[in-house]
Amino acid sequence: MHLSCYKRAVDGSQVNSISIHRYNMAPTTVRKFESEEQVSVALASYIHHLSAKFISAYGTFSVVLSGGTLIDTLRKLTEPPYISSIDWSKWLIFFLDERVVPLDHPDSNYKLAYDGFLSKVPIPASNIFSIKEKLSPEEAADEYEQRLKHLVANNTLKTSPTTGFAKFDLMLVGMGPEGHVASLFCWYFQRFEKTKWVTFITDSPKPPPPRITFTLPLINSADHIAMVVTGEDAADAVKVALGKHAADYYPLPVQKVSPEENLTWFLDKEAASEL
Ligand SMILES: O=C(O)[C@H](O)[C@@H](O)[C@H](O)[C@H](O)COP(=O)(O)O
Repeated sequence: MHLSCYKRAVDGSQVNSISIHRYNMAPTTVRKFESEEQVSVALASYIHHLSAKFISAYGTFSVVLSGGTLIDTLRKLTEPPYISSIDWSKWLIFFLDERVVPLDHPDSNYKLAYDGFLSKVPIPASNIFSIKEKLSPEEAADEYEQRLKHLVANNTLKTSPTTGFAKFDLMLVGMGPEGHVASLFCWYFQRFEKTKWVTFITDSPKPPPPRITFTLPLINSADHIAMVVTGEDAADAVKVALGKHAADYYPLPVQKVSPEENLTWFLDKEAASEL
């Protein structure tokens, strides 16, 4: 399979700059499982542990959801023992990226998350931060960023002392087969954004085209990130991101994911098949 971000380094200077791109602040743990079912089981246990830890330390647990297959992989959380042992009332839910469509539209990540996860757990509706409807992509991104800044100002969300961006407790991040994360794609400028917390795209190569997305500095200010990647379509990009020759290539967006504390990859056998 051809990955659009592939670009062989041709001289020493490119190799140096690529190795800087790949510099990773966070300790990275790679967990491989025999099946997607086992990923789902392990992910539920991991999230349960973090939920208890953050709620005990701070009183809340801020969680950022991706769209895609991740939502189905969260299914074990909606079952015993987790459904009754997690303090759902303390969870705060955010969206890593969102399609700019009505919230009841089949393309909406909110609808996907609501139908597959949020409707099955008792998180208060006021703790679920979906995008505002009827705004342009630019307006929706600005509005979401302002809402996050307000939540930081009133101490609902923490701030990273290193970056000044909001510091979410846990981001659950999926990856596309060509290495995109959130709505940050290989050759699209949004992946290089340094200042904004939330930006927009009107020509996403993955449909639908209009979206808003967290930026890499906001993503990387998170405490914990779980990269949840399953299925054989992802195997080539996983190899580029985690394989021993990763530095030979121009970095995929996923290679720029580096949270402040902890990065854990959850892979099934198919996604890990090229490692
Ligand atoms: O809006 C979206 O489409 C998602 O948020 C996107 O970033 C998704 O997480 C990846 O494309 C992985 O999707 P899959 O898990 O379906 O491969």
